[in-house]
Amino acid sequence: VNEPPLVQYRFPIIGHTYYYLYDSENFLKKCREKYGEPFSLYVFGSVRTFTGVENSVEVLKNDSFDFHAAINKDVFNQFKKLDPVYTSRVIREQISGKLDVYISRIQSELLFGIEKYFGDCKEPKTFRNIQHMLGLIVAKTVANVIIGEEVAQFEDIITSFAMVERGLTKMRFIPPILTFISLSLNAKFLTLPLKFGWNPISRHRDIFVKRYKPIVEERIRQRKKLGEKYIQKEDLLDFFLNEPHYKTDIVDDKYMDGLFAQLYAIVFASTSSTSKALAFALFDYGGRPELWNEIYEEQLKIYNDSNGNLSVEDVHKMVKLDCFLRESFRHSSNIAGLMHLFTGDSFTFSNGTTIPKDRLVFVYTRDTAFSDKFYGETANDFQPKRHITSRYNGKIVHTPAAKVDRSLLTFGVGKRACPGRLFAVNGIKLCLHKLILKYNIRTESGKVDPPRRFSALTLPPISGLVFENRN
Ligand code: HEM
Repeated sequence: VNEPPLVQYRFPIIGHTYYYLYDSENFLKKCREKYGEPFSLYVFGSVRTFTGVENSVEVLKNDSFDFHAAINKDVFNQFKKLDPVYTSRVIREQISGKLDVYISRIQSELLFGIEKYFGDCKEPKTFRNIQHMLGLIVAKTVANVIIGEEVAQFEDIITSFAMVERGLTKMRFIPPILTFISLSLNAKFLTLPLKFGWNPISRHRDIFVKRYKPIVEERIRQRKKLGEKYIQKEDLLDFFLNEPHYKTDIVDDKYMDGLFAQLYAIVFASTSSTSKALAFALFDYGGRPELWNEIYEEQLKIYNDSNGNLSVEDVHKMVKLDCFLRESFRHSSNIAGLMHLFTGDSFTFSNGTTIPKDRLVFVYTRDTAFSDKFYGETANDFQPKRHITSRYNGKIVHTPAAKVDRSLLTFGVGKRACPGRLFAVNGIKLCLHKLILKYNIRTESGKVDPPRRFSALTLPPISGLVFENRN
């Protein structure tokens, strides 16, 4: 078969793992230059194929590339078999599709979180590891929408929402070291803790059940008592209680486990991705004084025109902030990610190379995010204005931050692209809006701080960000 070229390596067991782990940015760039795309590497004990700017969309749009084949699925499926297509549809219709219902609650939660964690900042205050704090703020907005206002008040639930992804990610990242020895050992290691009953998320399940069971029971009681007169609450819980396979009279452990898996799979997908993007945006802003005035003035105008309580329409008016955010997404792109397992018999890329069943395919995302094909000679520069497509009658037309297309893979592309992206972008813009109105925000270093790298992943800096009240 005409496989994608396997990049040569010198050390049989280690293969490319070392370079991939410690210098993936330069390493993948060199591979791409020398071999074109797609190319394959021998990493962590197996051959992995990497797609670049030309071929990535072929992977992302094809159903035979399974994105759920990762560990997360095993962890949640222990509690209930989840249907990803159903979950996506619920998010698209019930969360992203109902922003107007949720927007004022999201704003209250954001203001509460900003007051609690950032506070007054009359004197300039420096925050380190801001992503953790943002995680708690984001978790509260997500909790409000998903599990309802009553339970979003409990601090232990919010901490659990903010932390659940971390537990699982840690579990995923220890094993690569073991794969130096063998791939099958790695696979065993991943499922071993589950077999022995140690599950990094059972702790979260316990908190969830303790806090949530009484609320679920109460809602079911009210539904029965009031019948037709019951007024549907606006959150995912009440939506699920109406769905045929969640309708119930008995709230036992099994039922709560099912609800836990369904809701926490969404929490897992939403909180840390959103807080990471928010953290990146704050660093991108704080390190670039030349952007401050324009963005601030846009926020001030929208605030003054709306008296502070914004509608979805108002968020759409934040065009400068939106262009800035899209540019921040682009710059914070992972070097490679979006791991997919190819589950078909064989797949032939448009350039004629073919991969077999069970091949792990990674999208070399940076190749798209910084390609001159889409971004020309200025691809490496931070230029929010590049997303403006035209202006007429004083109106700016631009490519929105939540738009998915071949030029930016932050949310994937095609019908499996992130169903929560409108919710995420809306929430991030609202939070930035409120922070920028209230504080002067700058990096402590006075420069653009570089991101942290973990293998091919890109993480926000943990250096200081200084907040100072504008008044
Ligand atoms: C800035 C924040 C976010 C980023 C960068 C992000 C990114 C992504 C990406 C790259 C994918 C995979 C697409 C693929 O492999 O083809 C995805 C899928 C998904 N995202 Fe997001 N996401 C974010 C926020 C959210 C939020 C807020 C929710 C829920 C409210 C959510 C729910 C999901 C779900 C359920 C999937 C799986 C879709 C499927 O199975 O077809 N995401 N997201």
